Amino acid sequence: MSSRRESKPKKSGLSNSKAVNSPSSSTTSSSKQFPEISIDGQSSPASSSARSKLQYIYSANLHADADRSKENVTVTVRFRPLSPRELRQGEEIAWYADGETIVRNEHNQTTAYAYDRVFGPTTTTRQVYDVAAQHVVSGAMEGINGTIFAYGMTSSGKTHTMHGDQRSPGIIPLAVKDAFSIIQETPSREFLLRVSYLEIYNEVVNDLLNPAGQNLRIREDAQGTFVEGIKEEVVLSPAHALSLIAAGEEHRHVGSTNFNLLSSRSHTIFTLTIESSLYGENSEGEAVNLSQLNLIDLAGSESSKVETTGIRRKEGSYINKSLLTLGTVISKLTDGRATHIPYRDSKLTRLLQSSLSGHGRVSLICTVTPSSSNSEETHNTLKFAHRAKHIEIQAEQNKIIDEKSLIKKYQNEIRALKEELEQLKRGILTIPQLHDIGEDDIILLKQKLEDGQVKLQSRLEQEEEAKAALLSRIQRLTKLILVSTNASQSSRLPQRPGPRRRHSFGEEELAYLPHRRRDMTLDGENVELYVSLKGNAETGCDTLKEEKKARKNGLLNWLKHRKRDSGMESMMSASDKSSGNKSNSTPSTPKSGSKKFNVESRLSQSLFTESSLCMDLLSDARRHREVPENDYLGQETPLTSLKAVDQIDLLREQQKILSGEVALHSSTLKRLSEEAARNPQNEQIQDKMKRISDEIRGKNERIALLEKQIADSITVSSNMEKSEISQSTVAELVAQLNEKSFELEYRNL
Ligand SMILES: Nc1ncnc2c1ncn2[C@@H]1O[C@H](COP(=O)(O)OP(=O)(O)OP(=O)(O)O)[C@@H](O)[C@H]1O
Repeated sequence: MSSRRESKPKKSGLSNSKAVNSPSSSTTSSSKQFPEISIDGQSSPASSSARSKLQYIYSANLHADADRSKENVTVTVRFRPLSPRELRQGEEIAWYADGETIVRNEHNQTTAYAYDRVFGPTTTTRQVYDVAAQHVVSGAMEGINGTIFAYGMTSSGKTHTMHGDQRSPGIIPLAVKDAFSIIQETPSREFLLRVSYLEIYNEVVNDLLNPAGQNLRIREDAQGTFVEGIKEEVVLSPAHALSLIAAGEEHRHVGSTNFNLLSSRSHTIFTLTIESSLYGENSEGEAVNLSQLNLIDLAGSESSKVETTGIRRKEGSYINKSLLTLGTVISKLTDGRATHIPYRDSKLTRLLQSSLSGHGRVSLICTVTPSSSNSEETHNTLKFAHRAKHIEIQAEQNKIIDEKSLIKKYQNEIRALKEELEQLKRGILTIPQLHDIGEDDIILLKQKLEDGQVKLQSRLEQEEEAKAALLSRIQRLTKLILVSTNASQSSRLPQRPGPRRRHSFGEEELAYLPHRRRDMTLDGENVELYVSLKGNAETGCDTLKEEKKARKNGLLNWLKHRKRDSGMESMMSASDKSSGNKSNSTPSTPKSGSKKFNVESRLSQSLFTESSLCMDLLSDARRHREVPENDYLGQETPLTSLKAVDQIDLLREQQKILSGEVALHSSTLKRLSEEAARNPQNEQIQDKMKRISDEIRGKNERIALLEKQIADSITVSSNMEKSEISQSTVAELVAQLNEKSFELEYRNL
């Protein structure tokens, strides 16, 4: 990975590379040996005046210590084979690849041009990609803007090179695949990728991802030129990005010409915007790398000699005009004396201004046909390519130190939402400070208790809905940020080992994959490219619903329901597990992917939490006497309304919970005694039974104590307001006795 991420000085790197098969071996003139004679146009590189016009995109946010290295535009030439039609017409070879870097004219051997690399007609697009595109893509993944474009006359092979087909995927699908592979190979960073796709047709900018986005305006701000209102889509996988391209292609203007059945009638720009930041806890405050990778398939220049009429002629003249402007801009950029660069003369050059003016890496792939009938057009392309070679660029990393980037925005939002969620959870479990209740306040408190209970119920429901909404927002945002599956996944959403949606390359995608990486992606775990948490969201919602239902119906009712539905066996296991799970109270955190388990473990947590809560409330109630009214029905937490509780009700609540626990233990005891009968020698069972019997005894003692306290409280109350309270107390006692008799019945099952 490290070698991939180093910036490559193009000239030396390319000319020394032997990775690509010598294209000359496949040209018709390969047998001829020519001396390395004067190469036309080997003039000095562009002067600095070209660079004085630099307009840096994101300049306002540039980090002072950005990496800088002076480079030239990478210029390569790709020959396509003679087409069946050209062969039928008996066309001859006019230009050929002489070795790896020279294009020579068959009829005039002194006319030759040198480039970074020349590809013969049998070179595959993947080989072209490795030399002409890979360094631009890897640079873009490191924060260096990149632009790759194919230039050439109509039918010379631009679309074949940039898009390709199923058998021979083009630079665009290869670059997309590579970008995701780089994410996979970079566990130390997290990425956010988005794409846009536009065409310039007859000097009108259309959004190919949004059919409604027609005739869009090009605007300019301190950060450079941009298309107003263009749709950007966050992409999560190569398949996702490729499907967007395919959908966009449907809207591209294509038409049949004399030369090409499927001729591109518009220039297209596919832009991949890449943001990345350090992955992990320490990423806060860290600069974000932000870059754009522009992959451009230009429409082909057409010879003025070609007879066209109507719509094709109109298209052709727009295409030629914009390509002419592109040529002029490139000439001026390489001419040290030029003071004005006419970027504004065409939409194409306006949009390419940032790239051409020297910011970021640029690779120009010129496609040519060797045929003699197009010799002049090929010569024009070769001259254009040669001029472009002298444009100087600065490859520098864009670092954003402010919070403007989308990835930072998402990260901050995720962080804030998680904090909010934590507060919410704490709020639900927080025990409000309850002061001891004076006897005078009991009637008032009773009223408030009733109001409070109603409020509490609706607050709980609201809070649970809010929690579910927060969780799903966190999950949605988290899903958009891509991390390598090599990175530790545990910190993304802690304690969420539930089901994950994984992306695997399908056969169709593998067809596009650079074979260099195929082994890696086919191999086991590496097949996954990103992690999604959708499955958890669903599980979380289900369990939240269960929990909500449980709260609504009351724990005891829920116990009854559970007993009917699943028997005591599962309760027992929940009870057993609860002891080790007390601190893990996140309501929608699946522990093992089993919904049953989640509900059960939460039940026992709830029992624990609520039982300790009541104990604390009681002891607090005894410590304090003053109860300010505002404390009872405050708004901060859902349980604030519980402050309006009266002592008798609290004691009863506590009693019910303890009874529920006793019921659970009794059932366990019953099961264990059956087991003990089958295994009389098993001491472990005996120990367990003893421990549970002790617990039941302890709890029964506490229940008896509570009964006494209730009776005492009732006596005190009745002394105070005998006439008013006695009736209701009797009714409550009857209700309490009913509950108790059910619990005893339950316990004895
Ligand atoms: N290197 C190549 N090897 C094999 N076939 C090729 C190659 N390049 C181009 N072709 C074939 O030549 C034909 C024309 O290519 P393509 O459509 O890519 O040209 P183009 O430059 O995009 O044309 P236009 O500007 O009119 O859109 C296609 O049938 C394509 O498959």
